[in-house]
Amino acid sequence: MSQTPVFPEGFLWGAATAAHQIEGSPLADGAGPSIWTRFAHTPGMMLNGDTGDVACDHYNRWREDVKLMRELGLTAYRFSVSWSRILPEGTGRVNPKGVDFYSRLVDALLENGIEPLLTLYHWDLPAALDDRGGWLNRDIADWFAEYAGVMYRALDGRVKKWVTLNEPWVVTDGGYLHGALAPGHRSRFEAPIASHNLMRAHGAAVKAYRELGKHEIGLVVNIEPKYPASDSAEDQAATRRAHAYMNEQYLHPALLGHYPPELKEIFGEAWPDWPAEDFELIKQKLDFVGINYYTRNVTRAAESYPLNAAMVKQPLGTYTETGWEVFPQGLADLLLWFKRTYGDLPVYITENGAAFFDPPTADVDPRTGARRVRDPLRIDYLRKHIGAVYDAIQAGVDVRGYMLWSLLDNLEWSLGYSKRFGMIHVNYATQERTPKDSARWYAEVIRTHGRKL
Ligand SMILES: N=[N+]=NCCCCNC(=O)[C@@H]1[C@H]2[C@H](O)[C@@H](O)[C@H](O)[C@@H](CO)[C@@H]12
Repeated sequence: MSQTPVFPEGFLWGAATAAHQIEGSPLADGAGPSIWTRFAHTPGMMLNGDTGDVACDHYNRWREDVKLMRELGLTAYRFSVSWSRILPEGTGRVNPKGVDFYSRLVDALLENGIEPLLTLYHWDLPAALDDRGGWLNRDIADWFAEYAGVMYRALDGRVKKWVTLNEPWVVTDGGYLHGALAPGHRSRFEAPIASHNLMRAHGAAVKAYRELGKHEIGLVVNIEPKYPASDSAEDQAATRRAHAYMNEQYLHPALLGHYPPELKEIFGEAWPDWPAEDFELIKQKLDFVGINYYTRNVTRAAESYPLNAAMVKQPLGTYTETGWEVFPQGLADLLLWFKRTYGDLPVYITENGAAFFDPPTADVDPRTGARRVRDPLRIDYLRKHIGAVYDAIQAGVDVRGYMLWSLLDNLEWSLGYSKRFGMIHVNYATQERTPKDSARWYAEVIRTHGRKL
């Protein structure tokens, strides 16, 4: 970044969370179980046996959390809705108390000048639908559109920015190929089917929005630039496969109406011949795309499943607690790639952040009793990545906002509470919230609209 940044007028400064990671009370007020309720209570699936039964108790503490957002000066907040709070069986009967929870949250955000960005699906599929095949059942496109319609009717107008899916790549790579995430399947035959049905469901929900909604809807993907470890043909080919598998697998069908050819090469006999009409459903006009960025990959050819590619650790790189290299230039490179490949569609950075070691309890000043959590590595990470966003905007990419992952320390899926991504520290024993130094820093960035990076 070469000068004091001035971000565009109306640029949104926010933070992001997800229902199952912060809410707790997964079965309260008539909610049905999700695949994560089940997965977390399956022995051996979660580090330390952690579950989302309490999490950050946001289901009860949401007023306090909105107050903290206002104190930090956030102008936007990205959250997700738990499908099985709304439709306990996934389809059919609506649970009014579930709708009320999100309606009250949205009203509180609006009263505090915070724009809601609502994600319809952030991995917590109703268990009842998983029993009917879940993402492997083609009917899920209709089930998802039904659920989306309930939420559009309830909240559209108060919510003006909708997201259909969060990170379909993680849903299938983690949940259907490698099995590390719910529902814990390990099948190279199932993964492409789940992927394709996720995108069909995305298309069906966008189509439903065009009939019911009056504002904006998009898709959120996690993408990361792949750099070849050498200029050997093998490493270049491995990099091309890795790029297609993570970065193009979902954006291509959604925006271009076809898959990248590498997927047939990667999955071979496990890659079906999809019906042409599926792509008419999937490729719906979008108002924006959300990009979740965490790290890059230096990629080499290797014996691996199913990519025959491997990541090369960088000897001089800095790594986060999740083992991801800190590489802010990758965000700028990726945004320029997006613009070159898909054109001038508006983009939001819908997640960016890092887990570094934070203590389980905040420091307390013995004289004043004030609590504090020092997190200089996170401030450095955020400063450099927000700077990369500024550079991409200067280079002509239409980035409209930045959502820091995450508002609160929370349940890092099967890693439990071992990784802290929050700018607000959560003492899980007491549920006490303490804004970390990074939250104070981010508040200044927001107050000065990016000048004080
Ligand atoms: N090598 N490497 N690759 C890094 C791959 C990152 C894939 N994971 C994500 O993007 C998830 C996203 C999720 O929305 C959120 O619910 C998670 O809490 C965060 C943090 O994990 C991120």
